[in-house]
Amino acid sequence: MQDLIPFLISGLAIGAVYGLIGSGLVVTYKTSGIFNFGHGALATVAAYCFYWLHVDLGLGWQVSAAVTVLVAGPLMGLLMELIARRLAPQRVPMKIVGTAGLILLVQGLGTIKYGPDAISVDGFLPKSEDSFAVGSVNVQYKFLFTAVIALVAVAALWALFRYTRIGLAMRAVVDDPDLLAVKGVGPVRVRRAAWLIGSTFAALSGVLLLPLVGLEPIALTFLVVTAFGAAAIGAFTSVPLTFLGGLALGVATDVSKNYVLDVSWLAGLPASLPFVILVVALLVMPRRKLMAASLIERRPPLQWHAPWRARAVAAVVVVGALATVPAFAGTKLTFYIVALTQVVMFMSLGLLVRTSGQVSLCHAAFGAIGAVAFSQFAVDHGLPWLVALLLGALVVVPVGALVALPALRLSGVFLALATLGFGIMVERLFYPLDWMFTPVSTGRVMPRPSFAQSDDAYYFFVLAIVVVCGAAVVAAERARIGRMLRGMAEAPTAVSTAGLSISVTKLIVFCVSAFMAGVSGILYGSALHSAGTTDSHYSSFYSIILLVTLALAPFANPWYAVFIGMVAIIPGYLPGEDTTYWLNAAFGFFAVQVAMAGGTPAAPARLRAAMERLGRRGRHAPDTGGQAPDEDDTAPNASLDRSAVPEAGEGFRIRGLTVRFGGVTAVDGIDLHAPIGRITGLIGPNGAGKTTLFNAGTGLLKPDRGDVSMAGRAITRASAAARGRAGVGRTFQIMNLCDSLTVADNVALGHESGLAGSRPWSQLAATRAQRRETRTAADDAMRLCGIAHLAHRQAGELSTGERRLVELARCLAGRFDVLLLDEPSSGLDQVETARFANVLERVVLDRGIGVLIVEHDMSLVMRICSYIYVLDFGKLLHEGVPESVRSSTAVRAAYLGTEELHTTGDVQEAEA
Ligand SMILES: Nc1ncnc2c1ncn2[C@@H]1O[C@H](COP(=O)(O)OP(=O)(O)OP(=O)(O)O)[C@@H](O)[C@H]1O
Repeated sequence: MQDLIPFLISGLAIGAVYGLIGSGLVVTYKTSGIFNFGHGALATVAAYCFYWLHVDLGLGWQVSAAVTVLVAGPLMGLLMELIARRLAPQRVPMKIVGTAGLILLVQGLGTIKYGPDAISVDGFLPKSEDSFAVGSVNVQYKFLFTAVIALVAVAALWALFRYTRIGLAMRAVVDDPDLLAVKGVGPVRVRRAAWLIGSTFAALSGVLLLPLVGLEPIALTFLVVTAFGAAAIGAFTSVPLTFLGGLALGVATDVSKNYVLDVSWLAGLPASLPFVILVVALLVMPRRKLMAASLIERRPPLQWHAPWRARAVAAVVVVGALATVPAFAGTKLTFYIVALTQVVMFMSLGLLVRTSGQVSLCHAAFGAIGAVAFSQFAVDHGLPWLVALLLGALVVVPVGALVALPALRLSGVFLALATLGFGIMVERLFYPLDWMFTPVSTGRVMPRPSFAQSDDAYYFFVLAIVVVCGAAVVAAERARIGRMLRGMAEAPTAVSTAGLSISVTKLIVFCVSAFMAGVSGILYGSALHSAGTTDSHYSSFYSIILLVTLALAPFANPWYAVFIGMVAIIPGYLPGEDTTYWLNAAFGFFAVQVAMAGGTPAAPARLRAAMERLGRRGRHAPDTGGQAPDEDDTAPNASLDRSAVPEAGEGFRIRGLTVRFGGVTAVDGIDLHAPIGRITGLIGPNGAGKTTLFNAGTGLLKPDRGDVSMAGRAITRASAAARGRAGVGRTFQIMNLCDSLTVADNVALGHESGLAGSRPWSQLAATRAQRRETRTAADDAMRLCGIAHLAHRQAGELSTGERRLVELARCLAGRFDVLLLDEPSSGLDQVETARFANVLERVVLDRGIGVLIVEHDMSLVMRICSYIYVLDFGKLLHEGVPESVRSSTAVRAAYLGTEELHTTGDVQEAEA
């Protein structure tokens, strides 16, 4: 025990700094909704600032520290508040890129000014030998000093929270971000105060950590990243728990050093422990803690796709141009080879991030594992080169599957944190081991294939692999898996309620992406003949560079990968030590700009026009798939007698359903039946519990009590996807469409998601019969809804009314027996509403399905529903045929007081 005390003391000191950093992170995250991945960059700026004042200008350390913490820290806070304000409405990946870009910017500029080597800085904190004795234990003053300063800062935060108005407001917002919207709190002031505090704490931590690691931007940044684990222990919410978490991390890290001293294979454990804890905390944390702050996100800019013909021509031109490179590149050819290997890496990451909406900050680790496995197969076991390439990349597949596990329950910021933690953990725990990158000085031998030993031959070989990967990525995009990935990225709830098991889709894309990253890591290593820890392409920092630069790449799949990968040739033409750092700084700067703007600018209009012309040449005008609908089909279905529609089947039923949100009982013991062959209405004032009932019925929410069945089969425990496959389809109050897909593809998703289901092979590709079946179902549904003429338009271009009809068509295209429609007529004009009513009545009769509809348009409900349930405050207020609802005094009282329940206008007025 006596041996442990020095580790305990140093651990408490560094832990207090982690707690300080974590507290700043939590305060800014909860008030602004932005998790600052660049927090370490702020600490690094402070460290540079301190160094400049103290060493370059020769000011005393006290003055330098005071200016850094009290002037530079708050200034950074003001700047961060401005950046955060513009990042706030952007999508989560943009928020991640916007803050991670700061890391590249600071690393680039700092290294240009002070060089890449760590500059050791001591002399301002008490020296190691300055200590005092407590009993038989010597305590170094520098640890005491560090811990006391961090403690004082956090105590000041506590006092601010407790005794000042702004502090009280901030505390309230940290507990519940929605309170920012409450009048009188002053959201801008609260956010600004939070950023001032967070950045000042970051500046203080930069000054305190400087003597520990020296002036080295990457080391400093990653030391600060350690504190992300502290924030995870505090569930990204609690400042006191975060501080305690920081202390625990510091102690665990330092104390574990004592235990692993003699165990060589555990040498990396202390440094990786905080990241193990970060990943584990994210895996075990209750889901509700992982809900992002409720901010409205801007829709991404619509991606333009050049016509296929134009894309094919462009592919031939680009590949042709790349094939001429060995003729002129000379000694620069290695840069081109490296660039091509990175094209594969960007395709791999793009598949995950741009196509599937996932995030990865551990792709460099995939590359490293692939390279090491390949070297072992090719060199240690003497396998043929191509076999070793294949096996090496296959080794990365289970690692990708492992990373997919967090992705099953995490998304956005938390998935980014988990993958970052995973990458750093692998780097620190495994890279130093014997079977990884040894010998450390030279790294692993990475041979080239016997048929491509020369640079020229190897270049062509890598180019061939790029072409194969590009073709595979484009083919995947056109196949079922491509639509499923887009669906998962842009309309995850819709495709999962339509029958797609998203967990399987995530697993597939992580495995494929990991395989490609492994191939890239191998090709890169073989290009340079070795792979080692000294190569930055296998480091966690490179994973950040990859994600940030990917966001900057214009163009669609796979051109963005070619564009951004080829940037690797720049250092070949702009030689000089600093070129890479200038590039990093520029990438970081532009990443922040692009993220604040919400994405890369659209392709120039002239280029688009030229490509469209090229695409059309020699072809007839595209088939629009039909004419705009006739207004005639808006007249009521005269031939239909609603009361005569037979009840043909059990359909959808819920019994005793109860859903609570904390103290609010949103649905209270409801029984409801939506049989086949009937349109059943579910109405009630705002907040009555209708959407909650739908969510619980379709498996998006776990009810506290009650049963759900479909066609007599219990589905209470079934997943949302399984319920979809059991025949329950639904639409959403807040529309859930894939904006980047065409209307036809969106509608086809309703059918295809169920066919894709939960089997990996079914998700990858469709049989010919299934393709035909899907096309017929989608065409029928589009025709029914009067949107066939929109089939080739991108969903993101449509009006709200048209989008509603696409949602309905998607639901109609599915193999569902009962459709749950949540406010389907909102956004439709009168003509569209009339057509919509006819469509519903017709499909119920023709197809023998059932409909359960939530609607606020009472005239529509009264016209098409045969039976109506009325909810109020989660309870069933009334059920019966429309006439009984109309004459019910209880219903009238709930809706309108004593007014009569007749028209839309009345109801909406009453609810306003
Ligand atoms: N995720 C949630 N967390 C906490 N409370 C919730 C949540 N979702 C819904 N509620 C609450 O449950 C109650 C029912 O909400 P719900 O959205 O189901 O009503 P609704 O009848 O669909 O209303 P609307 O017609 O406005 O869509 C409301 O009091 C709402 O505030």
